[in-house]
Amino acid sequence: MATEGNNLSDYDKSAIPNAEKFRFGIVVAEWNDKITEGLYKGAHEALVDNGVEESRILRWNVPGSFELVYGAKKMLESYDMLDAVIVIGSVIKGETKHFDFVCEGVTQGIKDLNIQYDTPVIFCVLTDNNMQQAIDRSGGKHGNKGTEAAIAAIKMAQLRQNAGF
Ligand SMILES: Nc1c(NC[C@H](O)[C@H](O)[C@H](O)CO)[nH]c(=O)[nH]c1=O
Ligand SMILES: CC(=O)[C@@H](O)COP(=O)(O)O
Repeated sequence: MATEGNNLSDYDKSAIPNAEKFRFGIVVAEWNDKITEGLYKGAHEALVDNGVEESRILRWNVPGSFELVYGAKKMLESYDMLDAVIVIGSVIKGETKHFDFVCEGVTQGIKDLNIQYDTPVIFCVLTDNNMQQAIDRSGGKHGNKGTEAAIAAIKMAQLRQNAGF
C-alpha cells in the first residue's frame, strides 16, 4: 500500500499508549533542512500530543542522513534511559548513484542498531525522487512522516516495556 491515498498524520489517539512516562531521542539530519525540520515538527507535536513533556525529548543534529547511524549510536551509548530514538532525514535523488548508497547505508545502519541495542530506533528517513515528494510527506498533502514515526516510537517503547527490558 503506497502513501498515496493514505495520510501519514492520521492516528487514533484512543489506540495509542499514554507516553508521558517515556523518554525519546530524536536525531535530525541538516541536509534538506526545510524537509527535516518539517518532519521534526510533526514528530515533536505528536509526542507532546500524547503526553510527553518537552524535558523528556532529547534532540541532536547531524550533517546528513548517512550520519544518522553514528548519531543514534552515540546517543544510545550516552543515554541509557531512552525508551526509543527517532532518526529524521530527507534523501532526494540527484544526478548520480549517490542517492542509492546513502539510502542503503542509512537503512542498513539503522537496521543494525535495532539488532545491536535494546532501544528501538525508528526510521523516519524520506527517500524521494524529487523535492515535491518530500514536501508532500513532511506536512504536505500526504501528511507528515514525522507524526507517523512518533506514533511508531510510542508503540515500540510500550512493546519494549511490556517485554520487560
Ligand atoms: N544528498 C543527500 C545527502 N548527502 C550527504 C550524506 O548524507 C553525508 O552527509 C555525506 O555523504 C558525508 O558523509 N544527505 C541527505 O541527508 N540527503 C541528501 O539528499
Ligand atoms: C542523495 C545525494 O547524495 C544526492 O542528492 C547528491 O546529488 P548528486 O547525485 O547529483 O551528486
